[in-house]
Amino acid sequence: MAPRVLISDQLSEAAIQIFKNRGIDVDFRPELGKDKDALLAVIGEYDGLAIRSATKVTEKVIAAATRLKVIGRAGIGVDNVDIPAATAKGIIVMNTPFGNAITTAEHAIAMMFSLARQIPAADASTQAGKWEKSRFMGVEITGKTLGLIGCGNIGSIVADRAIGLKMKVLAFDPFLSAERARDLGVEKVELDGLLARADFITLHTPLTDKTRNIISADALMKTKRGVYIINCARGGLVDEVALRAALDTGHVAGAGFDVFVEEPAKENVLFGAPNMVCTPHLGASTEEAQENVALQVAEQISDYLMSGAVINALNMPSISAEEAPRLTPFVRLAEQLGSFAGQLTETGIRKIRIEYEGTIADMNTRALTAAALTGVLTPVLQTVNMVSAPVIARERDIQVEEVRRGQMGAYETYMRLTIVTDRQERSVAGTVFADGKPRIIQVKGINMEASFGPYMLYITNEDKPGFIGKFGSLLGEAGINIATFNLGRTGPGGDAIALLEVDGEVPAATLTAIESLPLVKQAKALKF
Ligand SMILES: NC(=O)C1=CN([C@@H]2O[C@H](COP(=O)(O)OP(=O)(O)OC[C@H]3O[C@@H](n4cnc5c(N)ncnc54)[C@H](O)[C@@H]3O)[C@@H](O)[C@H]2O)C=CC1
Ligand SMILES: O=C(O)CCC(=O)C(=O)O
Repeated sequence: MAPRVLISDQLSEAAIQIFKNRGIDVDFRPELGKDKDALLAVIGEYDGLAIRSATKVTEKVIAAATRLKVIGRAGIGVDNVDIPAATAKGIIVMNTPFGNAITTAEHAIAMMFSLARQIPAADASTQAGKWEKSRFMGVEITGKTLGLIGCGNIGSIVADRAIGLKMKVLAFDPFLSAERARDLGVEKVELDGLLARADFITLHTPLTDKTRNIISADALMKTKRGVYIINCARGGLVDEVALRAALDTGHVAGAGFDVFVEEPAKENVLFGAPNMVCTPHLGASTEEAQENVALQVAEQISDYLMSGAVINALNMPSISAEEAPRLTPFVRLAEQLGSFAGQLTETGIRKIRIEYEGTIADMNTRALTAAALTGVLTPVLQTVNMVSAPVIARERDIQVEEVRRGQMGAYETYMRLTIVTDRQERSVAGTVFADGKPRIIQVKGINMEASFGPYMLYITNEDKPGFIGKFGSLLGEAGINIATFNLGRTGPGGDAIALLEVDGEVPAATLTAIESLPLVKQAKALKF
């Protein structure tokens, strides 16, 4: 059955064609973004959801989304998606981090000119027939200092344009390296330095606990008299009440806001303030940007649903479309090794060590580790997947260690997974052969070679004569057909392992009977 995708926001229709071309059934129902009950009623029918900012993907929506595998935001901010809830449910959340960045940067620059020359008010006055030439004295931008709060994708484009306009650019961004600041031609400063020196301040950060009200009443007191403030990022970065007061006293000469604490902003304390310019969250609204983000999100969602490629995900390591097919057998190996070890582990896991050797060490080991953790946790938690497994491991205080070694041993690729519990350490290693099928090549340091099958039996015993005959007869009497039989041992008379693929589920009574055989230490039925 073809995967189904719902578009629940006003996305450029170019996206619909992409989904169709990729063999995906798509429903374009932008009205659902504003009707949460209607969305709740249908979300269970879809594998993918494409949104902009109107659709609120709450915990409730996610709980009802029983089939959903991916949420794609045609845009940057994902504050309308409950990412922890999606992650816990194994749903990938993607955005399109670059598609609307230029357009939004241009909106911030447009705001700067609108404020400097009071264009909206001058326009209204002129069209009202007033011709108030002396009322609208402006300021020149050339030579002025622009303070950027946040210098990521959009901030750095604003910096580039502002430098082109002959402005001096300061940037406050704790994550901006000195080298990047130098390359951009901006001066990296602390917040107080920016507040004290900037003629224009523009914000380009996400809204987080650290950035909420970053322009507070206190911060406003530290700014120059006559400063202009622009927010085209997120409502809540500026204390709206404090800004209104500062506009009323004239300390702030003007403010350009595209975003508000409450949206849609039908009323706001800033409305009507002197030299206040407002737009209704139009930062990303150009034909070019909307086409970009719609195409990107449709491609990304389709790639994931059709080939497993993960691009621009916020809660999962990326897997490019090129590497997805190459990675697939190794993802399966990682998951099956994890499942093997997980099914044999009965006590609390303290640590999982995953060693990658040979060519596998150069692959996307973050994705492979996520797959291995999925395998380990699935026997306990059924619904875990590559998205949720790393988070669940962290929540359960399971330490995850990744070791990569480039050199090759006997195998071109070698992956070993070790589970450490309070009682013991158990490891299992595997590889992928040229046929693309994963193989087990070592269990607890004992070499052997076995494929994974849907039903398997794992026996540990003493390596003494008599075990195999009795064991074979017992399975025969129980009507269990052996598909493959693999043996390994530490040495003559030492510890031995038997790993068998059988043609059906092994009943508990048969397992007990196997465990009662002489020389047998442990018998376990495994499922893959
Ligand atoms: N008005 C609109 O329609 C649009 C708004 N946006 C919003 O613009 C904002 C920026 O987007 P991008 O530049 O693409 O994001 P980005 O992630 O590339 O850049 C954000 C920057 O903020 C910095 N930052 C984080 N915490 C900070 C802090 N406490 N103080 C100073 N800097 C901090 C980060 O280091 C990063 O460099 C986002 O909130 C996004 O949602 C994006 C597109 C359209
Ligand atoms: O989709 C939109 O119009 C808003 C874009 C936006 O805010 C974002 O990409 O963060």
